[in-house]
Amino acid sequence: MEIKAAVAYSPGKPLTIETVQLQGPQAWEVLIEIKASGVCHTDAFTLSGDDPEGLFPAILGHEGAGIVVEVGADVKSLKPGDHVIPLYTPECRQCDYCLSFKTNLCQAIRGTQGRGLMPDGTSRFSMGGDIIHHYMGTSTFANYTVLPEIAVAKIREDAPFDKVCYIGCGVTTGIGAVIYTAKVEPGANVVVFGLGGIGLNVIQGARMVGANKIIGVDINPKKRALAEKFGMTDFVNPQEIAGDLVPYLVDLTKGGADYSFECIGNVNTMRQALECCHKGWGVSVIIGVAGAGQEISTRPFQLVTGRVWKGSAFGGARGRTDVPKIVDWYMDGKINIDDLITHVMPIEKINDAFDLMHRGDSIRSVVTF
Ligand SMILES: NC(=O)C1=CN([C@@H]2O[C@H](COP(=O)(O)OP(=O)(O)OC[C@H]3O[C@@H](n4cnc5c(N)ncnc54)[C@H](O)[C@@H]3O)[C@@H](O)[C@H]2O)C=CC1
Ligand SMILES: N[C@@H](CCC(=O)N[C@@H](CSC=O)C(=O)NCC(=O)O)C(=O)O
Ligand SMILES: [Zn+2]
Ligand SMILES: [Zn+2]
Repeated sequence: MEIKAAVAYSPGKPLTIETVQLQGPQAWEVLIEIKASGVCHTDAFTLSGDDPEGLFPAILGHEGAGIVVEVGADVKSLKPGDHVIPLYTPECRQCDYCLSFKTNLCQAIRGTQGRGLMPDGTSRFSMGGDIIHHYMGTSTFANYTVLPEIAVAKIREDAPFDKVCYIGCGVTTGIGAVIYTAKVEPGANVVVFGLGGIGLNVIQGARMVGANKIIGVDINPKKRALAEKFGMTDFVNPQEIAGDLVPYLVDLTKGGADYSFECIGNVNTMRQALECCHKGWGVSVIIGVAGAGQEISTRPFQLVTGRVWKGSAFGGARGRTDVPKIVDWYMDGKINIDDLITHVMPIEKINDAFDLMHRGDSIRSVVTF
């Protein structure tokens, strides 16, 4: 079938709206009509050329919501008409990773997904006979896409697509890092580096679990007001304080953060996030994605003296199990998504979403079809 998609032809170039050929779902796959998709910083990261796994041409996008249109042979858990959120972290419930219950990083299809292909090693997208790569297994910047059944979360039908698409990455990543990865306890002091689409969800997760101080760190003062609305108790602009940031944060938390979260993707702030943690027990969670060739460093003494460095992908959430619950939290008014979606635009205007992000003028832009 012919579909409409925003194609990334080469690094650093704007996306182009094209008519693309999409092959129907094979066994264990489903065809989804995408109704809305958020634009995450990771899409911009890959488009920039900094992603070691970045492939071109590709259809980017990994924060979508839509409706199942057709299912391939042997699909058991989904049927046409189901409302769904595509998952860049699948949940097969059979691989060693899924069965360990120690991680959400299902590896059932990770190899082909990282090569921009479906599990059978081919692409469903093409133009003029040339293949277009899938991206993160989801490719939601298209009005139709194909996914493996194990990478699709079924959600309730009354949830609005243009809001819950954000649960496909940003909301789950931020709130999940607090509750699934760090397991922040009531009364904890938390420092959040980067108050964008991820960091604000870390803040709302920290408020949900009853954190004490929730300190936000950002160089963009325009982020302050919304962060306060979501639960930030203290704002720190590193460019406005006298002296170094780490001792400043250690003083503010009276000894160091119980938990810190890096939501920027900068290896220097990753170090600061670790080193502002409390001696003996502070846990720092890296969420931000750093570019090819970047490495983190600290004095090993920081770890010897009890600070812990962790990472979190998709908030540690098991997508098919946890995403429908997070949709329920939104529908029950327990989490706020509406105020974080600052811009909505048709897919034809998708390059505006990247411009707004780079200027620091949006939290989340959502494209609709
Ligand atoms: N681990 C995971 O599963 C996921 C990781 N990510 C990554 O998380 C990071 C954040 O993504 P978004 O929130 O969508 O990005 P964003 O662009 O909305 O927010 C980034 C924020 O960091 C601030 N910032 C930039 N440099 C700074 C500095 N030196 N000091 C303090 N603040 C600074 C910006 O002003 C902005 O408010 C990205 O690296 C993204 O790739 C995103 C989704 C999932
Ligand atoms: N491909 C990159 C790393 C990109 C990355 O870390 N992706 C995150 C999700 S970011 C979402 O917005 C993730 O889930 N990683 C786990 C995984 O298995 O990809 C690189 O090669 O550095
Ligand atoms: Zn994302
Ligand atoms: Zn698995």
